[in-house]
Amino acid sequence: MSVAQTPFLLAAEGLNKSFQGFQAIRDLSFYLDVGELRTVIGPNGAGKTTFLDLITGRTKPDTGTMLFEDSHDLISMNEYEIYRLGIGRKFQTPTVYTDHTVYENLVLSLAGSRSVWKSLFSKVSPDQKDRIYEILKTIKLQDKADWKGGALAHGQKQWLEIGMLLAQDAKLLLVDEPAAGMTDEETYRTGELLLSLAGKHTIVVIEHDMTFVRQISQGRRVTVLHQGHVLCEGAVDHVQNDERVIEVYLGRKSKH
Ligand SMILES: Nc1ncnc2c1ncn2[C@@H]1O[C@H](COP(=O)(O)OP(=O)(O)OP(=O)(O)O)[C@@H](O)[C@H]1O
Repeated sequence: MSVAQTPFLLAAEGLNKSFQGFQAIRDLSFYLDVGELRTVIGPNGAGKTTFLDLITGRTKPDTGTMLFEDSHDLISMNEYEIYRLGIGRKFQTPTVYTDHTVYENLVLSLAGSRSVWKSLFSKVSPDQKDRIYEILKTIKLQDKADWKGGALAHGQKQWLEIGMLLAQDAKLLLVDEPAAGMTDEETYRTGELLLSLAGKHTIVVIEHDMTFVRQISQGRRVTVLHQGHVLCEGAVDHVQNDERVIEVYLGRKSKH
């Protein structure tokens, strides 16, 4: 199949990546539709983080193709070019600006606002302000706009970071283990947030917590990675009942 004719937001085909002879990604193909909320699961060392590194240009594959919006060849682009294309990533550990307020964190993330550092407020247009308040509502931090990032609870920092991806205008949000270290209530609220974004945004979530995966997948596709390869893909019930998945992953990691 030619990826050039596909309607996917992201089409990766035949990716391979070795580190010092160890094959972390093995003939990996992955197709993502616009507006999808896709969860990627897999045991430790399955290649999930490496796969995100390949998408964002942090790591280059040895072989394979990767097209964004049918026309942008991600493999020939550097990390910053890929970021400017609209691919945003949230790492597992929150990386908000702790000395800046929640509002300022969002201002600093606005698309094209790299020069805002010196004049944080003067360059914020009324439209941008409206947008920030819209995002604050979405991430349910409207009453924390004046709080310093560092004063937020762990879960709130994660939501702020998701808000920062929205402020960047990311077309594709890559979210690495958003529920890690969260209370059950925070985890549930994170699921609600991601579900509220689905359809309007395209999101890839890497996650281990199967209760959370069930909450956000709700009939959506889940991809199981194993040894750098897609082992199985489908609805959460389908993958959880797949013998190979039970053997390599859920049998060891299931929280049920
Ligand atoms: N820069 C690197 N050099 C050498 N080996 C690496 C490098 N990056 C990843 N690997 C190896 O590739 C494999 C896949 O790692 P990766 O972090 O992508 O897995 P993962 O599915 O994200 O695991 P986890 O769930 O534990 O985060 C691992 O065996 C890891 O040790």
